Order: sequence, then C-alpha cells, then structure tokens
Amino acid sequence: MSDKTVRQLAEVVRIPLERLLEQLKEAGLSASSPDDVISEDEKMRLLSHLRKRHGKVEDGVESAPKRVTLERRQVSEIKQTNAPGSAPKTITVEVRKKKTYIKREADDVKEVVSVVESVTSPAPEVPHNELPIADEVLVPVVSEVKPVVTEAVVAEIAVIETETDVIEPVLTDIELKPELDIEDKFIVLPIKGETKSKVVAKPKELDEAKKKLDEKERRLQESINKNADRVRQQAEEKQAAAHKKKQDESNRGGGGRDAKKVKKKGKQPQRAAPVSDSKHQFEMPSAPIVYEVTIPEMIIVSDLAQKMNIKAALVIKHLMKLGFMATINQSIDQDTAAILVEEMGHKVIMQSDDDLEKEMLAEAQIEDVRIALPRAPIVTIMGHVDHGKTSLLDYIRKTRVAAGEAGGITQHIGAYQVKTDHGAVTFLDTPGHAAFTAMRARGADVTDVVIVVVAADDGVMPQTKEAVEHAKAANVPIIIAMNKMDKPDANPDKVMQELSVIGVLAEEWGGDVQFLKISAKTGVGIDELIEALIVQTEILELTAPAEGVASGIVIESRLDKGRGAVATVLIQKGTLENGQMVLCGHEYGRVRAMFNENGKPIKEAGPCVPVEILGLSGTPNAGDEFLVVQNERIAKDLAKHREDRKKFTRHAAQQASKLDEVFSRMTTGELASVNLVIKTDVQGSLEALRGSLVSLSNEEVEVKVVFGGVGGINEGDVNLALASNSILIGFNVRADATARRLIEEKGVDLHYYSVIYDAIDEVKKAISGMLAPEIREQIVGLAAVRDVFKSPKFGAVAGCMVIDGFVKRNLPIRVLRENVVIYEGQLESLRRFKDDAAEVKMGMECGIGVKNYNDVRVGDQIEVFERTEIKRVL
Ligand SMILES: Nc1nc2c(ncn2[C@@H]2O[C@H](COP(=O)(O)OP(=O)(O)OP(=O)(O)O)[C@@H](O)[C@H]2O)c(=O)[nH]1
Repeated sequence: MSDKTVRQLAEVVRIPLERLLEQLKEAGLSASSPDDVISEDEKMRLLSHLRKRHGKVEDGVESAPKRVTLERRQVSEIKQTNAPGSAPKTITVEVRKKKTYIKREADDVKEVVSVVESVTSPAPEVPHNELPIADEVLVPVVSEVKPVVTEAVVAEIAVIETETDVIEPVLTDIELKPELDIEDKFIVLPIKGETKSKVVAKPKELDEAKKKLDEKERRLQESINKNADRVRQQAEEKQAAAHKKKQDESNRGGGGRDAKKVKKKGKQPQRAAPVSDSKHQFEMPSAPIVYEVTIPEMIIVSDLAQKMNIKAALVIKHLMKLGFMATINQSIDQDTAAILVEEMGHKVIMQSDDDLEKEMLAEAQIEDVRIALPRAPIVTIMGHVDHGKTSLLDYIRKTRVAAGEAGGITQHIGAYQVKTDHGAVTFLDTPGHAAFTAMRARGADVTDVVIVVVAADDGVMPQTKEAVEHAKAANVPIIIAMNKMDKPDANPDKVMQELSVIGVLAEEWGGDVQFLKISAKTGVGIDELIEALIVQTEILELTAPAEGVASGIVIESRLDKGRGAVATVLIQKGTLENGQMVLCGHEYGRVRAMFNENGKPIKEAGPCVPVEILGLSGTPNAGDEFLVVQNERIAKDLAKHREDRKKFTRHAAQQASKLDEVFSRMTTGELASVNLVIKTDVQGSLEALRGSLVSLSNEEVEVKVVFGGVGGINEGDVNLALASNSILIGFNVRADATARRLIEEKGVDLHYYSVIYDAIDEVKKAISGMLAPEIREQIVGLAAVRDVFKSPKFGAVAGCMVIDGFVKRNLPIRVLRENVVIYEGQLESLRRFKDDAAEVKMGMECGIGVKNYNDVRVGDQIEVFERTEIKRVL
C-alpha cells in the first residue's frame, strides 16, 4: 500500500478534507496541508487516536476498535383489567435492548473466519450464501485478529465517529455459526444464552439451527397461506367500509366535529388494510358485532356481560337505565335480560330451564307412549292436634298391612300401601300438614286425596280449617273422617254444620264432599272410609303407565351409617328395577338394593308403590322428582344442571315474601293478604298475638295466620311458611338448626319478637304501607250563578257571586241545580271584570266559563272542590 496525500485519503474515506486535517492535528501528526503525504505509520497513529476518541481504550497503538455497545431502554404503560368490574391495573413495562456493534474490513474477513474456525474447531466450510441470516445478532469474533489498517478501516472508523446509527448491530453472545454479510463486510452470528464473547458454533448445532429456521419459515408460510383468504376477505370488507365512510363523509360535505371524527375513523381500515404483512395484526371490527345471547330463566349480571363480551359495569349501567338496580353477582330475570340484550343490539335466544332439562332428558328418555292403567290413590291425612290422625293411620296399617305380611311390620317407611277388595290405597305416612306442605313447598303435588280428620266430640278447630285451606289450595279433593264416633259426646251434625261454614258441604246436604263417621279406636267405619277413597279414585280416573322407565317422587331420605344414602321414593309411572341408574333431584346413582315398606328386599316396584332405595350419591329432598336414566353420564349432567338451577332458585326465593316488600308487592297487585306463621312460647301469647294481628285486616288487606303453634320453629313450620308464602314470626322462641338452615337456604322472612306490641306494630307498619292512600274531597268554595252571558271564545259564561270560600281556576268543579249535581268538570275561564283571575274570594263577583259545558243557568250553583291524598294508618 502506497503512501497517500491528505487530500487523497480524505477522498478515499469520503470525509471533508478540513475534518481530516483537524483529526490529523488532534492526533498530533505533522501533516497539516492537503498535499502533505501521510505514511503508513501515520495512518496507524491516526486510527489509534480515533479509536481512543471513540472510547475504546486499547492497549498500545495497535489496538483496534472492536465494538460499540448501544443500549436502549423503552418504558411504556399498559392497562389491564383482571376481573369484570374491577379497576384497571396500570403495569409499567420496561424493555431493555443492548446491542454491540463491531466493524471489520473486507480483507479481515478471511482471518475472522479462521478465528471462528479455530475457536469452534472443527469449523465447517459453509458457503456464505447458504448461511441463514440471524434474526438479531452479529458476532464479535475478531479480538485476536491483528488489525491491518487500510483506507477502508479508516473510512469505517470515520463512519463510527460520524454516523454511528448506520453501523450494523453485533451482539455479544454467540451460539451458532458465523455468517458473512458480504455487502457490509461483517460477521453475523445469531445469539443465545449468557455466554459472553465466546464463539461456540459446532457443525451439528449449525445444521440444527438451519433446520429450525427452515421449519419456522415453512410454518410461517403455511400459516400465511391458510389465513390468506380470510385476511383478504377482511381487508376487502374493511376497504368497502372505509369507502362507504368516505362517501358518507363527502355527502355530509365535510368539516365540523363529526366530519373530523369520521375522517379519523375512516383512516383506520386503511392502516389495517395491508394484506401481505398480515401475520399478527389486530383487526378492528368494521361493523358492530351481533352476538346470539342465550338467556336462561335467571342469569347473573356478570355472566350476561360475558355473553355479550362487554364489561359488567356496562350491563349494570344499562340496567339502571331500565330502572333496575343490580349488582355484579345478582341474578336478573329472563325478561329484563332480554330487553337489555336487545337494547344492546344483540340477538336474544330465550332458554327455559325446563327446555334445557327436557332437551337433556330427551336423550335419557324415550317419548312416553305407554298405555296408562288405573292406579291406586295417594292419600294424605290431615287434621287438628289430637283429633286422631296417628290413630287412624295406625289402625289402617295394623289391620291391613300386617294382615298380608308374615312377621308383621318390621320397619315402617314414609309411605305404605294397603290392599282392599277394590284395589290398593297408598298412604303418605307423615301425618299432619308437615309432609303435605313440605311436598308442596317443593312443588310436588303428589297427593290425590286428603282425608281431614275431625274429632266429632271437638268439632272444627283452627288446624281443621287450615287443613281444608291447604287441600283447597292444592286443588285436591277432600274426604272428611268424623272420628271418635265411639265417644258419647260425639256430635257429627255439629261438625257438618261447622264445616259447611268454611265451604265444605256434605253430599247429603247437597255438596260434593264425602263425610264418614269413624272410630280409630274401635275401627268402626274405616272400611267405609277406604271404600270412599276407592270411589273417589274412580271419580278422579287416576291412571299411570305400569311398564317402562320408572319415575316418581322422593318421600323422604336419610343418611344411614351402614347403608349410606337411603331414599324412600314413591313410583308414579313405570316400573323400577334393581340395578337401574336413577336421578333424584340433584343426586344420582345405581339402585344397589330396593326394599318395600316392611323392609323386605324386592327386585322391582310399579306405580304407587313406595320403596326404599340404596345407592344414591347423597340424600335428595322430600318432594324431589326421581327418574330412571339411561346412563351415568346423563344422570351426572342432569344432577349438575339441577344443582346450578337450585342456586338460582335460592336467589329468587330470597326475593319472596319479605315483610319489607309486602307493600311493594301489594301495589303491583301481587298480594292481597299477608300470611303469617306464628310460633310462641306459651299458648296465651299465641292467642293474644293471633287475635291482634288478625284484627289488623281491613277490606283491602287481609292478615291471615296460616298456622300458630307453641314451641320452637322447626322444619315443618318453615316448609309451611314457604308453601303458603308466609312470614315467620317467632315470639320468645327460636328456630332449630334444621329450620335455620332451611330458612337461610330458601330465604324465608323470619322475625323474632319478645314484646307483643313490637310484633303488632311492625306488621301494622308493613301493611299500612300497603293501604292505598285515601282520596279525600273537600269543598273549598261555592258560587251562585246570577247571570249567563254568551262569549264567542268561551261559550256560556256564568256571572257568579262567590258565596262561600273561594273559587280557584285549577280546581275541579261541579254544577249543582237544586242541590243535585248535574255536571262535573273543570273551569275553562275565571275572570274578574275583564281580567283573568287565579282565585276569587267570597263576596266577590266573577265570570266562570265551564269547560265543555254550555248549559249553565241562572240559579245554578258552582261548587269548587279539592282532592287530597291521605296516607292511611291502621
Ligand atoms: N275414643 C277415641 N279416642 C281416640 C280415637 N282416635 C284417637 N283417639 C285418641 O285421641 C288421642 C289423640 O290421638 P292421635 O292419633 O295421637 O291424634 P293425632 O291427631 O295424631 O295427634 P297429633 O299427632 O298430636 O296431631 C289419643 O289418645 C287417641 O287414643 C277414637 O276414635 N276414639
């Protein structure tokens, strides 16, 4: 290499001559004019100086600049919402990039490669054009190479100095093989790991890397091809939308805030449009997305929001607009949800829970085309305390069941069947209202006939009335058993008479109710009672299919230490067989064993037969439906569905029958009476409370004590309150654990009192809110018509003298003729002389025009009155 003048060198390195001269001066070289010759040694010194100036302190003059490290730090913030409705979190993201740049001149390349080879030994001989281009990394591999200073090196150093950003990046960590970038004359290596400044490029790894990159490339291409159509379509749609928006904009003539907005929006699709580069673009929706939202009978606000892909807060806001206050976890009814969904522009698909269940059951059951055969009636016995319910049941069981079973009654379950000459009768063996109401509270009207037992010596008592009411409410036919006929003071006529007062009329008195005289002690009349039941059954034409898949009702269930869950079920349709898969409410299982009412194992049971079954996953509730399903999967799914449904029902039940809500439910016409279930510590306070509360009734609101009893609040009381939609009142008594659980589960409104006055006062307050405000009328003035004029504007105008009170223009009036009201309406005009007046007082004259009435005559009187609403208290 020959020595060059400063000018020549400046041309070679392509920097201004003045700058080179300055640099030579800074480096302490003698060359100071453009024509001074620079020796090889001087070039070396200049290079060394420039490197030092660039911050690369090297040992000795021979050291060469190896790298420039650029660090970039970017801080940005992203907002993220974790749960719907919660405040968004701001996350600060800091991205740190570190890149080291290194320069080599073309002639060094071979040496560089040889260095790489020496380090990575054995080094592969890879043609440049076959090497993959690493994503991010160029490698410093030249530290050992003794730099040879050439014009090119100086030129590059000059570039480093002047335009650092055009230098290619070289990172420090090396994994794979070197790549020669011919154009830039750099060594390029991809990086991985933490190993610094070390070249570890083995041929095997290099091959693998190449393979990996090829594979990546191939997958990318595949994905592009796969998505190409969709992306193209989206882009076309977007372009069309953008075009339309532009047109709209130009139609509106541009300008204004709206136009700007449109313009701004219109740009977005253009930005998003490029199709070719469509790997991971976020596509802005070009039209509102319409979802098909399936709404079950009850839906929780957050679930609804999720279905529409919006935040729950937005749903709550919309609900507020609809006048409905709801929280994120509250369930709303189907209708409200449907309105909301429609308002938000989505499509509603109503889904009834029954539909869903039917759909699921359709899989489990075949269509019921079975022939229905006559079946036994299912009977419940009710009546007042000590009137002989248990005695009657016992008598029937002893005489009927024991007779047919060797060994007598070994065990008794919640229901049993008796055989008669005319057929069987099934009794639900939980006397009283408890069982009946418990069933009804769960929506199972399993009873066909109710026998109301009335002690003939005692007559109709409060619970007799309740029994009748319950039976009537359930629309179940009644048979009256007048018991204790063996007693000398038995007076059946009195019973008949008292019952007729509450609407139960005996057949012999022209009614439709069978009355039977019996004695549970002597057994007199019990056969006739059973016959009467059979007759009733014939009237009712009770039928059920005896074959095929069994279904029915759970009568009771318990957890047995040895046997697990034991449920007494009453089969209503079909025949249940041992080993079948059954679903009972939200429990399921295979019938492991089956026993009849006497504890005898049986293999199958038909309609109206009560059986005890073992094998369920848990204890179902009395009143739960039971049915045989095809397989365990269906049983499990349905059980789960029912469990979910129970949650919602709990929500719904919580909104039922609250003392606080009595008024609002009254105003919507939902409630005409307040039902109460009262439990007290002693009989005296019960009577006092009952009397006081019932006397709060008036013609608009009826306070009914559905049941009053002495003692703690038990499960039966809660069930009764549930079935009769009553409010529970505990006076100096508390609910037991089971009752408390049920109260909580079903959301029954329970109030405890220890002062009678407090109880009366609170119920009074609740129902005085219920009373419609009284509208009172007050006559505020009277005017006598002295003359009648015709006015083109108002028609007949009465010239009047106010003879009492005052006449006000906005108040309603009546026209009286000889003290008889002949017209009621409004004033059209009220004038004093020629001026309009708002009010004219007694003793003054005025002109009155009556709206839509022209027949005012001299001698008439105009009565002015006022209507005021007065909130009533009891
Ligand atoms: N003389 C006579 N006494 C009867 C008759 N039926 C029941 N009794 C008696 O009346 C009392 C009450 O009978 P229960 O069968 O316990 O009455 P209940 O209606 O089941 O009573 P609770 O279970 O407390 O509601 C008992 O002492 C029976 O012996 C009857 O026909 N004649």
